[in-house]
Amino acid sequence: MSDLREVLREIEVFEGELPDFDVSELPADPHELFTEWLLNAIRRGVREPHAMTVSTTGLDGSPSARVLICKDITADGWQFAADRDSRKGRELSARPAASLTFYWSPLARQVRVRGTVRPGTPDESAADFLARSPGARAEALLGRQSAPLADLAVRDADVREAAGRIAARPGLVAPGWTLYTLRAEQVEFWQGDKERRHTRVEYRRTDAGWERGLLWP
Ligand SMILES: Cc1cc2nc3c(=O)[nH]c(=O)nc-3n(C[C@H](O)[C@H](O)[C@H](O)COP(=O)(O)O)c2cc1C
Repeated sequence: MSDLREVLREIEVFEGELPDFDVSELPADPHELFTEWLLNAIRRGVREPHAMTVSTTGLDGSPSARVLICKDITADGWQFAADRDSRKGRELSARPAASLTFYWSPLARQVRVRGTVRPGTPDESAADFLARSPGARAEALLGRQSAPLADLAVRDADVREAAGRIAARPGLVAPGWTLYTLRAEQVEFWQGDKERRHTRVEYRRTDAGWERGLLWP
């Protein structure tokens, strides 16, 4: 155990060239700054830059988190898609609020977003489903996400069967597939610094628009 502690202590954090975070030039709207940071992460070759930890409240009131892909950022908010009968889907039905955490390691950047979540209309969700690859559609068509699975062979057989159904009917949509949109109430941008002069900026939604300010790191 103590060896592991040493190994972890030796790991360098915030290595390499880190971007500037000029707080004198902040846009009024955090969606704009987020999009700029995301595009920057894509340009810098960050793997899965659109992967984010989505934290919900468990049905027992305890935290519940997992990584999902961010589908889009619109003026309405951050979008992700999942099965409404999965654990997160059931949690969001009971309590439609979530927090998103992005971390782009080579840039030492973290973004945290908190807000309320609404499910998309059946048309919006179907459009998202149909834009997925056939393999991803076959997997989602099973609609049993987060249910216990007795054997991996059952998964493979069921995915094959679902792929067959999709090949026969390309317009098939998984009934539980849901495109969710998180409407942000709070967005925090964190820029790490080698000298520990980290910079945090928090945007808060108010009736009059977005307010923002620095936070102590
Ligand atoms: C990089 C990455 C991307 C993922 N993207 C999604 C996604 O977009 N939708 C989804 O339902 N699950 C996605 N998953 C799987 C989830 O992390 C999770 O295991 C699954 O959704 C079940 O979560 P739940 O039991 O809390 O509902 C992804 C996992 C990883 C590691």
